[in-house]
Amino acid sequence: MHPAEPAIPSAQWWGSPAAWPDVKGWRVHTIEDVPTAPGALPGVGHLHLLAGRRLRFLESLPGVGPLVRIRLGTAPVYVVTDPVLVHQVQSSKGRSFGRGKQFERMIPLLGHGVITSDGELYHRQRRVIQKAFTPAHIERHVASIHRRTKESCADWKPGRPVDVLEVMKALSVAVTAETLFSNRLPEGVLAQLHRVLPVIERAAVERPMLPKVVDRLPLPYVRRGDEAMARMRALVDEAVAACRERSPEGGGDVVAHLLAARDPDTGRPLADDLIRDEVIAMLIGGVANVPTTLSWAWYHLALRPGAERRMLAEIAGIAGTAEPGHAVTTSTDPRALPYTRAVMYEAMRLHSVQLVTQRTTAAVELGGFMLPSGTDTAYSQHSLHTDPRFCRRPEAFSPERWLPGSDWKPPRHSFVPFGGGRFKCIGDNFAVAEMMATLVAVGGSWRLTLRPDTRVRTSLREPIPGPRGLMLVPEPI
Ligand code: HEM
Repeated sequence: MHPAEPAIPSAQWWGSPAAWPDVKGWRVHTIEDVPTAPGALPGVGHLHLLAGRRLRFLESLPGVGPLVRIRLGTAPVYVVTDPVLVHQVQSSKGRSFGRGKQFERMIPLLGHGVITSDGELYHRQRRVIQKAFTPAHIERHVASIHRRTKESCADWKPGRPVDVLEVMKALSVAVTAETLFSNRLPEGVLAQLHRVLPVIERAAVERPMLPKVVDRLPLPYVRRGDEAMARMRALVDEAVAACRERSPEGGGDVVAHLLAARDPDTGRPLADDLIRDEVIAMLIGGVANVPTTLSWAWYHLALRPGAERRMLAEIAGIAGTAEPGHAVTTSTDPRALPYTRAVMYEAMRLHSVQLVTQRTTAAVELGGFMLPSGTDTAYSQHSLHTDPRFCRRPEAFSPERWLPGSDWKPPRHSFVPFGGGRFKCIGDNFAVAEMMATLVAVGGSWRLTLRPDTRVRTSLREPIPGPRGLMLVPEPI
């Protein structure tokens, strides 16, 4: 599936627990009975596989069992590979799971925003931020995403290659900043955010896999992450102060809601530190996954001219009416542009978040195994979405599988690009509208082709592995 990575043999196929007889009345196995993934080394565990062949390794885990022990150094993590069990973790058994290792390890870096917090604080934060993601708010932003995308492609020169991931990242920073601050951002802040965000994103993906002691080592990699984070805090403080001064009520953006929020017990406004952490959480969440997904979409389209033609023809069908209002209806209406939407879903299926962790907060039975309180668990959207049990030729980019009339439907709970349950991505609907608006805006004027000598590598620095070295050549339509 990832040509650069050699295959990892899987151990054994256990069958889906959904097909097992009811485990009640059976001996429930203890956590010691959970099979360990092959390839662990003493003291290192599976870290060498996670470092070098991460995607292959994650793809091999369903072959070991519905619940698989991996080791990060000596620390065990139990990876849930069956979609029915993943759904139980998120829903019926969700009360017995809290945030896990990954999020806890992000706290020193990102603070206590909605990405890392849990419990009562988390619910309050989520309620406040959710107010900025209503359909009406999303619609308002779509027109501006469409306009911004058109502007950022305006200086493309036919035949001159562009680094698509970089363009998509710059766009996403601008779009996310607008959802947070409307147009109250001080001069220059946007460009600086664009510079520091990739460094922080990389640290947020890689540090949780490494032992805590790494954070205190005098390594250039650690120093760069810490410096970028310090810079980010200063930038966000400056931006929030500017919002307070200019118009605290904003335009119903996230910062306006945070400034207006009151502690239900004390009636006091939120502490400045918490507002800053919240804004950082939203920035990280907002820019992490949209650019990689869109860049992969353009890459696959360039490799499959038939799919590209079909999508561009669909977009051309609405391009005559280029007024912003039209961009809104086509990007937020789930019935509009079915092929373009299928391209987006297929890019999300093939390129998804690598791993999301949880930790049990009480003893809980999962898949016939009893997990004690405090057990670290995880699941991989990437491995669910590319599992050959649920998807024929999972490695193929085939938007057609998402079209009405296709004989394929993802089995229940097996397609969860935004996660699920109480920690589900808060920006899911926004992300879909943003990606649709961007595809429509670029595809209305340009086709992007791949030079034959282009070598694209899958980089693991982003939560959704990104395409490194992807230079595409724009040709006007
Ligand atoms: C392709 C686009 C995106 C994908 C695939 C994606 C995926 C995810 C996933 C898998 C999670 C973790 C869910 C869990 O812990 O179970 C998450 C959380 C989150 N995402 Fe997204 N996301 C996307 C876009 C966005 C956007 C555009 C925003 C903001 C504007 C955003 C903000 C967040 C936040 C704040 C969280 C933490 C939510 C919480 O724990 O309550 N995401 N996202």
